[in-house]
Order: sequence, then structure tokens, then C-alpha cells
Amino acid sequence: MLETIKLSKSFKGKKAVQDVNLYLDSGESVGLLGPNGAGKSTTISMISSLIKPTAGEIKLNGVNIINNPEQIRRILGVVPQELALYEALSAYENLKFFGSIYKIRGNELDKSIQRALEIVGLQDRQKDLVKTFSGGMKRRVNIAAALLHHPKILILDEPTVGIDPQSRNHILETVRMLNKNEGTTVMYTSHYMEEVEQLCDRLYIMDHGEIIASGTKGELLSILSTEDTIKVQLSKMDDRFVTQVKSIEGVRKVEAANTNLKIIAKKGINLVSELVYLSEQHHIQLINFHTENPSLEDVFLHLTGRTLRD
Ligand SMILES: Nc1ncnc2c1ncn2[C@@H]1O[C@H](COP(=O)(O)OP(=O)(O)OP(=O)(O)O)[C@@H](O)[C@H]1O
Repeated sequence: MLETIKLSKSFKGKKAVQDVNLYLDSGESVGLLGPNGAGKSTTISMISSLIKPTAGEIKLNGVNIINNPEQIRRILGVVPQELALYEALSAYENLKFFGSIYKIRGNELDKSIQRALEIVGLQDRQKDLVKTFSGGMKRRVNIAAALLHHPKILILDEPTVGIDPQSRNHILETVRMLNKNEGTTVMYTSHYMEEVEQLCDRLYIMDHGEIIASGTKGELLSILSTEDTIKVQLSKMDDRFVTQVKSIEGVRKVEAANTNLKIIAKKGINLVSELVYLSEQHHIQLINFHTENPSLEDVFLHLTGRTLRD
């Protein structure tokens, strides 16, 4: 349905997005995951025709639409990261304004607004001024605005950043419902691994402007099929101990937080005896020790050497 080929963008010579190839099939829910500054918003802005790529193509059903953005605007709903609402107007009035941008008018506009408000669960607050809304409710109005023209594809740019858990769950539920029940194709960017795990059939992992991995959750996890993730709780933390753990043969990464260690190591190495030996030397007790199934966070750590929120 939608495809980017070697999509790239530089700002004043600095590369923000480079050679991004991704596709979106009809009815899919696809996640774009990456830390701050990875290039997610820039990629989405190019797909939404808000900014022009420096190079590359964006194809809608096989046709390059970079110089013909009207085609994609008709079928695309975009929920940007920044809120774009008039605080002094009611939710209904805000949506009326957005509807006029899409050139929807009269009875049809009213029906579209009521449907969108129902989807985001704000029908009973439609007459209230936006300035009385919580951050999460404002974001839900933003989502409603993107739904007014019944888009086939919905792109959401980190829609749950900085909002209360209740609104967050509401938004996740709304996106899931639109995708599963209404057949809306979804592209969802986030740096919350658990959100894309819950919502998305397929993922792209982005870092420093490039796609560094893609696939279903299972496919991405299989990248780590040669590694174990071991969590250890210590009686106290000691930097010299951590340094020595890092140097054990087969240990690939060690993360320390408070008195806990997360160790990623080659499958099959005898880590227990090494840890027991080192902990005795440093007068540290091993309080707890268990091997975990790897998560997508671990895949990201493996690929980049950093955690998603570094
Ligand atoms: N208008 C701009 N002018 C200059 N540099 C920009 C502009 N927009 C983005 N960048 C740079 O491009 C890179 C990618 O930014 P982008 O906002 O796309 O990342 P992101 O993955 O969406 O991060 P975030 O989660 O923080 O929004 C960053 O280094 C950013 O500073």
C-alpha cells in the first residue's frame, strides 16, 4: 500500500534520516521504534508530506507521490507529537475547525465529529473548553481531529508521551480498535517498547536516522537466539566487581542499576561459577539469580549497545 525507498532527509547538511526503506500493507499495524532523535518524526513528516525528502521515493500503491501529495493527504490521518489545539475553544469547535481544513461541511461534518469523539471517548465533554482538559484528553482530541476524514492509514507520533496512565490505556485501546475492528492501517512511533509490542504486528527499529532491524516480534527476538539474559541481585554494588563481570569470557553486555545487574551473555557459558567466585572475592552476596527470556529491549541493547531511553 505505502512504501518508502531510500528515503533521506538532511537539515543543513546534517543527516536526520538516511536510506529508509519501509512498507505498510493494508490493515497492518506497524511500529517505528527508536530513541529520541532517531529520526522517527522526520520519517513520518516526509510520509505525511509535511516536509520534502532530500532524496528517495514514497510510493502509494506503486506511484511516487512526493510531487503529488494530495493523493496521500486524502487517505492519511496524522496525529503529530505537538498538540495543535485552540485552548479557548471547545472540543467540538476545535474539531469543526479541523473539519473545515479537510473541506468537510454541514451535516456530514457534524456526523464525522460525533463519530470521532465517540471513538476517543469524549462525546460527553465536547462542549467543554480545551483549556479545562488534561494532557491526555487534549491528545485524544488531537486523535479525533485526525479521524474526521475517515483515513485509511493512521500515523501516530508518540501519542502517549507525558500523559496519565488512564488516558494512555484509552489511546492504546482506541488505536487497537481502529486497527482490528475498522481495518485502519496503523503506523505507530514510540520509544516505549511495551506499547509497540502490544499494538503492532511488525516493527522497524530506528537509530541515528537508519532502520537497523525489522520484522515481527518473533523474528526480532530470534536475533538473540544465541544469547541469555541473566538478572542478578547483589547485597551491594561495587564498580570493580562490575568491571570484572564485564570481562568474563562470553559476557557481551552488563547493565548495573542500584544493586541489580542485567547480564547478556553467550548461551551455554558457565556464568554461575564465575559470578560466585568474583562475588566472594569482593565480599558481595548473590541474593537472587535468574535467566530471563530476552525482550525487544534486549534486542535494541544488542544492536546499539544502548537502552532505548539512554
Ligand atoms: N527542523 C529541523 N531542523 C534541524 N534538525 C532537525 C529538524 N528536525 C529534526 N532534526 C534533527 O533530526 C534528527 C532526528 O529527529 P527526529 O525528531 O526525527 O527524531 P525522533 O526519532 O522523532 O525523536 P523524538 O522522539 O525526540 O521526536 C535529530 O538529530 C534532530 O535534532
